[in-house]
Amino acid sequence: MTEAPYDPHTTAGKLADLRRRLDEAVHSGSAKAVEKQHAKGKLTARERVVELLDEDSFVEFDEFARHRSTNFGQERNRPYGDGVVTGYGTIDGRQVAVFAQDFTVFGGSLGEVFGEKIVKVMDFALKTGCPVIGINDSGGARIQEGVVSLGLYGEIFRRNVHASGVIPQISLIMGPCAGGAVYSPAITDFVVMADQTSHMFITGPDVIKTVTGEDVGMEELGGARTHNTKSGNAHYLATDEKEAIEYVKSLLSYLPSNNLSDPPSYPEQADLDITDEDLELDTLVPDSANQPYDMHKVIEHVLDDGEFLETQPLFAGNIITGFGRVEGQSVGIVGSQPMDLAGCLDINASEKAARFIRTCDSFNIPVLTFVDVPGFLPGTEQEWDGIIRRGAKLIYAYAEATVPLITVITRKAFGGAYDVMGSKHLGADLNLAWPTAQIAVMGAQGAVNILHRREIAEAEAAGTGEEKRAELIASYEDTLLNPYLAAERGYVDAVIAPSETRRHIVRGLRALRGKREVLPPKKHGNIPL
Ligand SMILES: CC(=O)SCCNC(=O)CCNC(=O)[C@H](O)C(C)(C)COP(=O)(O)OP(=O)(O)OC[C@H]1O[C@@H](n2cnc3c(N)ncnc32)[C@H](O)[C@@H]1OP(=O)(O)O
Repeated sequence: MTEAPYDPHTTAGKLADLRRRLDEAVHSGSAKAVEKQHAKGKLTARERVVELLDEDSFVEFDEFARHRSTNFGQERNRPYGDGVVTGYGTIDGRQVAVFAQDFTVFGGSLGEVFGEKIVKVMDFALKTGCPVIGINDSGGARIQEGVVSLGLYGEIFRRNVHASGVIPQISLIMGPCAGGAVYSPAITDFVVMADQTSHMFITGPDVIKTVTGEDVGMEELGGARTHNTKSGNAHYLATDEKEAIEYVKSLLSYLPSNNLSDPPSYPEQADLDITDEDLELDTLVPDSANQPYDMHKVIEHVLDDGEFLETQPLFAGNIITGFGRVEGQSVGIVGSQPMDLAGCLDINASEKAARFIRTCDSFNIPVLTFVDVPGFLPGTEQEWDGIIRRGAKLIYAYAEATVPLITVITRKAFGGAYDVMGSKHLGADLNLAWPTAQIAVMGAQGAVNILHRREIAEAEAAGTGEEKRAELIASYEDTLLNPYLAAERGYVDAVIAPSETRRHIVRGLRALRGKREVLPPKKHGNIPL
């Protein structure tokens, strides 16, 4: 509806002029571009902000900001907002800052003013100590503006780094995110992608074809599934944009607004009596050490209402990471998964868990670790890809963490992997073991082959090899494959029935609530990268 002509020299006229400008700002993308966006199954930037924030809570910054570029006749097209919607609002009543790139305006490409708007909202989030959520849907650096765009990317990266560990930063990838543009999300704490409609890559299919001759499509190269399963760049694969937004809201419910505040809590008193559900854990571990079981079951038995928000569920399945609550308070979970690679640690698992632990430690979230680890994954691939330096990250993450750390060894804890997985020696506060725990340098088979090579060879020559091996294995198992040698030395604080796990964790977390630990002062550590 067009408004009646107004006199801009009157107050009523000025108000009408403001309304006209606001309307223009809200409709800065052409109807055709909006239609194209919807046809792809994508929401517009403003629709996404509305979906993300509490109703009517959005307060916008810089609606009237416009680019100043005159290259290639750009001065003739200066839409309000410059292709990005920025501001603050609330999610579940808690303040957050947000920027949403608008693909319907200049393909969401980042020019000087666009970049300045993001910088402003990031500075605002850092000053006020609230999470910042970036919704990415962009053709990357605005080509017409040249190096100025690149400069602003750099300004954003620097702010991402400075805000890291101070306020939660979450990236939603809702369209293209290419070239250097990927590095802002990469630095943020969590990256959530929507299936089929979001893509991230440093160089696109055409450049790859030209340079290496490789034929690869957008989806295979950098789609949501690829980054959730292969590269580990993303933390969640949502079926669509709305589900991606819901995941971000859930994630935020476990995180504090900043590193000086506590995560939201829902005080409730846990029942410390052993329940029928607790008793189910007593039959979880199979008699055969080679038979797997699902560590999710242990995790769910310990968390309030069995509710577990997993992060990176499709990547490095041999380790499980995610959030839950115990007595209404946020906890981070790290668990070996015997059902995947027998729970071995490899490069991907080490990096996934290390990053997760550091995220929890940054944001005052205690870490519960469940261990059933036969060791590091053997092989040239792992060795040559740097398992030594990359596995070391996990040690680093546990040893530098000052949040409460509770570790439960359910079955195997062999070799270096015993040390790595939240051992007492790295600084865990409470270490518990089930009677099924096997804490030793290695499993029986390997140990017997090394210790008794000659004896076995002689027995084999005499035709009694199998019996001899079985006898030696039994002897090794009885002597070393148990939790009691570790308990004798206080490396585990208690050996408990599995059904007592929840009770011990509840009490442990209560006791550790006031934990204070300060590491030696330094500029910063030098984590092996
Ligand atoms: C630091 C860095 O970011 S380096 C990376 C630089 N960016 C790039 O190399 C990507 C360039 N863009 C593209 O390849 C494509 O636009 C894609 C793949 C992102 C999207 O393709 P499509 O969905 O087909 O959209 P399309 O190409 O029509 O783009 C939509 C509009 O945005 C414009 N646009 C897209 N990217 C940019 C850009 N980087 N700079 C300026 N305008 C851009 C397009 O010219 C188009 O404008 P129009 O509607 O006026 O014709």
